[in-house]
Amino acid sequence: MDIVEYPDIEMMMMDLANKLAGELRSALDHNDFASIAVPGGTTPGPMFDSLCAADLDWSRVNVMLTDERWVPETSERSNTRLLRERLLTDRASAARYVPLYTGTDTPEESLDALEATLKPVLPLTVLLLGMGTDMHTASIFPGADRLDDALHGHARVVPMRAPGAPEPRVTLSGMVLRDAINAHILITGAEKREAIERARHLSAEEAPVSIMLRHATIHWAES
Ligand SMILES: O=C(O)[C@H](O)[C@@H](O)[C@H](O)[C@H](O)COP(=O)(O)O
Repeated sequence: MDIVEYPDIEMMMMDLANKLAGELRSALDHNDFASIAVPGGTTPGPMFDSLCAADLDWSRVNVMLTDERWVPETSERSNTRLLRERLLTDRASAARYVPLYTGTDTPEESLDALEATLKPVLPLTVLLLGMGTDMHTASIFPGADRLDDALHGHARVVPMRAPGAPEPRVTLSGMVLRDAINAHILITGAEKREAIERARHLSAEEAPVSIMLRHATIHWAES
């Protein structure tokens, strides 16, 4: 496992933002467009605060979430809302946002449209993942109804209902996550560090994050 340990969370967020910006910049040197997917949740906000100011040609960057809760942007639970407030601002307001929530009653009704939207913006140039203490990543949860499809199927996007998730979700699939050119996992605190170490010895069904442990650099600070 490739783990980078930082002296504190603040330093980690700034260093990581520089690293991701550098990966986007080098991709834009050789390609017309680059794509970045980032998690929602409570951890990445401070990293977004730095990344949004990065000096790069954001007008050629597609920004998306690794997973979204099936709620409108007016909800406090909306990851899109977090992105608009913390990432799609400053220089990054020039980026093209690729939403995973479409407003239909259920995610199932939007799957064909989402597959079509995602196809041209993949593979991801940069993937940043979060992780829960139950070892879920994106919205690929242990015990989820479509866990097998998300881990082993060929869809780019999978709807997901899980005991650990209060609302229906939609998530990028394991196939899309594994195909990312640069992959990172951002975690904080002793509990998540212990969980990610444990994930190495568990199956993908028990610890979905384990599918990324060979591909991703893990960034960790205790506090
Ligand atoms: O929408 C979400 O909840 C996420 O994208 C999810 O995968 C998140 O990264 C983890 O649950 C960690 O969440 P915290 O950062 O809040 O611990």
